[in-house]
Order: sequence, then C-alpha cells, then structure tokens
Amino acid sequence: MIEFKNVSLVYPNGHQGLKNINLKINDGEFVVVVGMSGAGKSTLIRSINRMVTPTEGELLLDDQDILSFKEKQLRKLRTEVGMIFQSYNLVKRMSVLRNVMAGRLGHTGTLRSMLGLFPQEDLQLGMSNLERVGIQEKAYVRADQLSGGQQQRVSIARVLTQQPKVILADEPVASLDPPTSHKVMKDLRRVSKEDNLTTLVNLHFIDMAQEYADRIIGLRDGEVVFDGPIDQVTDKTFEEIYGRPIKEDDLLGGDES
Ligand SMILES: Nc1ncnc2c1ncn2[C@@H]1O[C@H](COP(=O)(O)OP(=O)(O)OP(=O)(O)O)[C@@H](O)[C@H]1O
Repeated sequence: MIEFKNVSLVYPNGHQGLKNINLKINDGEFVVVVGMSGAGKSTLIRSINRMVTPTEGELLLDDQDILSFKEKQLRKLRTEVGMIFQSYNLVKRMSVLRNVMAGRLGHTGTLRSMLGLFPQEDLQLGMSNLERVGIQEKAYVRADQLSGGQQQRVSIARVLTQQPKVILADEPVASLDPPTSHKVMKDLRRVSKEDNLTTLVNLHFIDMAQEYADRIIGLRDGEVVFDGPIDQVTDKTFEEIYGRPIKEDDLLGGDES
C-alpha cells in the first residue's frame, strides 16, 4: 500500500507543488490522476519514486517512510517503483530487447548489464513481456525504427521486466493518436491487472480517465479536490476538479477503430 500522510512539497524557488496530501492507494489499484496543467500531477506521482522529494509529511510504501531513504534504499525503491514516460525514454540506437533488458539493471550488476550478459531466465522474461504487449517480432529491431505506439509498448515491456510493485506513468499517451492511445492504455491496464501491480497514471483527457481508471484522484493547485471510485465520477466531477466547464479539448475522442 502507498500512503501519503500530510505530504507537502515546496520547490526550491518557493512554489508549493503539493499541499497537505492525504491518500491511501491499495495494492493492485489502477488510479488515474487528473487535473489542469500545473495542478501537480507529475509532482504527486514522482514523489513515489523520489524523483522529487516532498518537504513535509510521511510517504509510506508498504509501511516504510520513503522520504527518509538514502542512496542504497533509494536504488531499491526505484527497482520496486517503475516509471513510464510520455517520451518513452528508450535508447534509440539499441535493439528493442536490449531496451527491455534495461529493466533488469537494478537486479543484475551494472557491469554485467553493460556487457549485455543477462541470465537466460532474464532474457526469457524480457521476451515474454514483449509477447504480452504484442511486439515480440520486433525484439532485434533498433528502437528508433518503431512507431510511437510500439515504442511505448517497449517501455511497458521494460517496466514489467523490472518486476516492480508499482508503476508510475506520466502522461503515457500524450504523444500518440487517439486509436493508438486506446490500444496502449488497454495494454497497460491489462498487464497491470495480470501482475496485480499498483498503477498511477497521469492523464489529461477525461474520457480516457473514465474509460480506464478504477479510481480517480483530482488535483487542483497542488491539492486533492476529488478522490473516488470510477462509478462515482460524472462530468460534473471533472468540472469541479478543473474549476470550469468541460471543453472539447479535454476529450481525446476516438476509439480503437
Ligand atoms: N522544479 C520545479 N521548480 C519549481 N516549480 C516547479 C518545478 N517543477 C514543477 N513546478 C511547478 O509546480 C506546479 C506543478 O507542476 P507539475 O508538473 O506537477 O504539474 P502537472 O499537473 O503535472 O502539469 P502538466 O500537465 O503541465 O505536466 C506547476 O506550477 C509547475 O510550474
């Protein structure tokens, strides 16, 4: 379980990114975080792997306060909490499989990883994760030869190969067209559920949020202004989170066709 207890974060320039956050996120939940640009979505999820560090409160992962973690514990935390980025963050010149194997970095020694000396069972794990997202035939292709949707699937396979407890996804479909966005979100949700991973996804399209979330957390100006299961979420909820009527731009539209 992830628990935020009175968590606040003030950036070095004095800007308050998070204000007194109190949340409990259960194992296996698929949570979508929504809010306007600048509301604090990235700050919230990046606190969980300490890419940013809250300045007040306690942030518990399985009852351990990660805000007190130093180097060695931080490395372990980042093995347990995987991340998916809008820009995929693949090494473009390397093969798809090599990128996926980067997920084992925290498990295999750095030198062995740099030399590409992965144990056979790790390679099998990497290949099976590529298969789970439907691109095993691309394993030996250079990452930059793939489409955006395929590259994001590689990054999903990489995070699965890391065998984390938690996945953080920061606007994972913001660079993709509507049909591809739906396919990637479906894959992400399916594999998260199959592996019982706790997943937090930042999305800015409210129709996507409604389609894939178990639970929605709404942020405004660094504060939680809504937190509830998807069946309690209506268009009015989003108007309250955004503090204004819903506009066409807030919807991705389209479907998988
Ligand atoms: N390193 C930083 N130093 C100072 N202020 C920051 C820093 N990073 C983010 N902020 C500010 O904190 C607020 C929250 O930013 P954050 O990136 O978490 O928002 P967001 O909801 O993810 O927005 P977006 O959808 O635009 O990415 C914004 O006002 C942003 O300008």
